Amino acid sequence: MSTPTILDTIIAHKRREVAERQSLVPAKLLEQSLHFGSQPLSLCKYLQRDDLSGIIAEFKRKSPSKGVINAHAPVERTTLGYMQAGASALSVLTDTEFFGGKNEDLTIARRFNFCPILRKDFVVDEYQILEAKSLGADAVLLIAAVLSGEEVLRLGRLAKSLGLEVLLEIHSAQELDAALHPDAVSLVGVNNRNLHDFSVSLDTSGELARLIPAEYVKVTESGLRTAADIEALRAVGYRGFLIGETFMRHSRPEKACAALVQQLRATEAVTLL
Ligand SMILES: O=P(O)(O)OC[C@@H](O)[C@@H](O)c1c[nH]c2ccccc12
Repeated sequence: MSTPTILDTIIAHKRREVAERQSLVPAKLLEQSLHFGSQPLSLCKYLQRDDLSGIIAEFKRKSPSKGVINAHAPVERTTLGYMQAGASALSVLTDTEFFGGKNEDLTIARRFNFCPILRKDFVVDEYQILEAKSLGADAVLLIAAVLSGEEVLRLGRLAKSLGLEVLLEIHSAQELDAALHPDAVSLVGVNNRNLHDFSVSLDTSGELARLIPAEYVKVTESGLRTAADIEALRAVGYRGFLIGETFMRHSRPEKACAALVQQLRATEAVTLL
């Protein structure tokens, strides 16, 4: 048998964690959350607004590839600062074991912000979709590398029935073919990071852009650092730019976000001349 990759380890752990949580807080209880009565915001719509940057700013304390990135930034100040800086939306990692996040980070971000929030986790079970809704998320991530086409359809339909938008994450043309269901998916995210070996290349987004049908909002994820990175990928059709480490590396991540938005505005001003 081949040695398990980090992704295999994360998924095995996630299945155990979900089973445990489910026995502690049954789905019926989640459904009593006030958020079940509220109308989510559309991530697609926010990313298509001309007055916003398209940046989805991520709150991420650590990762298996980078170790601890930022152990101290408070979720309130950081997420509110991201939005004040001109981000279009937020991504909050709720995985604890590998990314140092928690569900409470999302509920706090929800309380402080009036923008779409993506719940970033490794979804393997319907329970996690109900959980995302109960925490106040507007969108969920489904990762093609860990789900069959049939699972994407089933989980995506449930998300849609609750008003949540689905961002389908892919890393190859094969994953796109296997998992893209118009019934279940609204946005396609190309992860520039290979989740098996952690190598990062923005060319992945460059190459896959033309394969994604026009009706899906295109998002590019991971390894984005500069205004030039964003502008190059905007030019080939991307409308969402998911950025974590570039911001979280700073002691004040929201200031790094503001600096990038400034750079983008400056580049735009030059293009408009
Ligand atoms: O920190 P970066 O390189 O800007 O990447 C952000 C985001 O794309 C990354 O955190 C991510 C993309 N897909 C994921 C799936 C699970 C956990 C994390 C991720």
